Amino acid sequence: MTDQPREGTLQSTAVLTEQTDPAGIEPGDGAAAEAAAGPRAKARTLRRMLRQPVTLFCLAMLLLQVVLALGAPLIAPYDPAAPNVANKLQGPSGDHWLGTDDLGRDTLSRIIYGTRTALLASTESVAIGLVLGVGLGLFVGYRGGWWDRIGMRIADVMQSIPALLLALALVAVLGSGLGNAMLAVGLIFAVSFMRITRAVVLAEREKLYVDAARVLGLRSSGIMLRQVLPNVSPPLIVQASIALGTALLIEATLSFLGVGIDATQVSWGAMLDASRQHVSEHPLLAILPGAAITLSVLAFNLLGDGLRDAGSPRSAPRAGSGKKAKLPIVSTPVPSPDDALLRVDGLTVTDRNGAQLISDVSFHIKRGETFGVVGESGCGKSITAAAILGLLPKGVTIAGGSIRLEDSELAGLSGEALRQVRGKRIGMVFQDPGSALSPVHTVGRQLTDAIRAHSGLSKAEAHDRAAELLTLVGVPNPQERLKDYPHQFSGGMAQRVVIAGALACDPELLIADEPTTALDVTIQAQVLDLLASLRERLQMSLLIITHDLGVVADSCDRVAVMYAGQIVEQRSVEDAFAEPKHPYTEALLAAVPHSETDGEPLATIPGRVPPAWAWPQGCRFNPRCPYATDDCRTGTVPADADGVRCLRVTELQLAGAR
Ligand SMILES: Nc1ncnc2c1ncn2[C@@H]1O[C@H](COP(=O)(O)OP(=O)(O)OP(=O)(O)O)[C@@H](O)[C@H]1O
Repeated sequence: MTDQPREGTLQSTAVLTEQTDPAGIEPGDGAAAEAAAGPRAKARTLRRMLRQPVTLFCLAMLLLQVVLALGAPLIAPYDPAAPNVANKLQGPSGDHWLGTDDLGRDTLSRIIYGTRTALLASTESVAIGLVLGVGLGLFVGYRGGWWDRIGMRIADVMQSIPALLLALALVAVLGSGLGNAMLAVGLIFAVSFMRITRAVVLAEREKLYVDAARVLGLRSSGIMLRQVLPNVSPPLIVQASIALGTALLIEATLSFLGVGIDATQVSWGAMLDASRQHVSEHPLLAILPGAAITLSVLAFNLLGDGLRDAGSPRSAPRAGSGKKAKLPIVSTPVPSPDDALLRVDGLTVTDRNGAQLISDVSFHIKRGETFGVVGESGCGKSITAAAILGLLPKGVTIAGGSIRLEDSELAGLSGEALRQVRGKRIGMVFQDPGSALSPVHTVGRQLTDAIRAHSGLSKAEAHDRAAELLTLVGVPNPQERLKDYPHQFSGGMAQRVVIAGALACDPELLIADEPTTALDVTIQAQVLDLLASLRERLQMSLLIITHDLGVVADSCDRVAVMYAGQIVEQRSVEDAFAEPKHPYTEALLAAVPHSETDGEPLATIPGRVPPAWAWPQGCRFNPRCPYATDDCRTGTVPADADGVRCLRVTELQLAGAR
């Protein structure tokens, strides 16, 4: 494979034309209405903030402090450290608006310079906390496993130490000075930033757009920094604001105790300390720095609260499942022609308890062929696709069999070798376009990232290619739409963008897992037509995973029917649908609604697919099969030449599609 498109690949204009409004929203498609992420969410947060007078007031106060801190030498009327004993302990006057202290220094100037120390110290510690905490949180959250467990135990220990105590200890060891003290505070902050980052990463890494980025061949570090990190910023901004207030208070406390600043610096805490002896005659000396500290801490905290209220919560992680019980693998030689692009042989995948999620799965896909895998939920379709892509969930592993893409063995491939296959030779289209695209980046950025991950194209070239891809998948105004965020696309248009992303590096095989399930019925047909048209133009092979026999009938050449982790029938769509050989295929066909069945109750298959740890003995379909005999309940059922796993295959006359 080369990095360049195959000849004749991308010269097309729109493959399909749809009636769209200027925003690309198809009639009847409600998906665009939601997806409140990206700039729309930011705008909403901003609007809510503008409606919170307290938050705005705090923001204004903090901005004023920043101006005072930065402009202190220009704004302060006197040198804050220059003593003038002749003027000591004076009340407010025209010369000294807020009076002078016991050494005759101007109180106003000292308050202004104190702002500088306070902001500098708190920014330093929060910056240390953010850099360390976010880095560690991203790492342990994304890597998980032992890294996560060890990281969290250390975090527990660190969090049990009060920040002030650690600061005092560090000052005792490293010597006094605000830098050392704030380093200690930064270390404690790092723990809470790490926890927040980790929690968001744990939720985000389960999302489809992260899988999609991996399928597109992006490196883990790139995925963490570009895809996951932006999702962490909203809670971090809130936490950082509150931490700034805490740090300011700690700086003031340390300076009050005399272990923070040195003699040349001015701090509100030190001003408070110095005022103690004169507080009864000159209360202003204590009130002014005290008020500055109180108001600043309050402003930071209330700003944090306001930001939290204005922002919206993000989604929760997906739950996992699965338990034990080992079943025997029945190895079946599967005839696969030499021209097969993909050959899966005897593939068995187990979970961490040894339960077989799929057993002895064998099939092949020829070049230019569309192959369907169909079955109810929980039959193992997605695990099969994930095994091919090297994207099995944590704890789930390939226990046997092989997956060959032409001459390359994919089973057991990892790291760079796997990255070279994913997104380069195999593309993936996920079920829900809304979650397969990162909400925080424009479509153009996501497509160019995918293109550049495998090609030596420059940014500008990748941008042009992204526009070509959008044209190819029938997205109108591609140059304009590249600037849009995913939520600005309707469901159908977003799925076209996902397909464009999957085509970014001109794959030989495109895997589409329930590509139309999340879409309106009218849009479903358009997306299927698009896939068929792309297959022909780009001479790709297509693997379509679906629970919908209609999708198989419309788009596939051959089909594998999966039940309880096994393929139970594997034939041309025409044959399998006209004369099914496995009772499960017959039952699935009977459950498809038809015009002739209008008014009749819809046929259903009694019972449900058992969980992987409880696949039945014998034929796995036997508890739900109307034709099952005692023989079907024991032993193992091998697959015949048509891949049919039924002991009664020769005697049964099953009904085909109506
Ligand atoms: N992460 C996991 N850990 C353990 N078991 C899992 C995991 N994911 C899926 N399984 C189990 O593997 C079996 C096959 O699931 P799979 O998701 O492949 O089915 P499916 O046919 O694709 O269903 P759906 O259409 O709902 O996605 C099921 O028993 C399921 O519970």
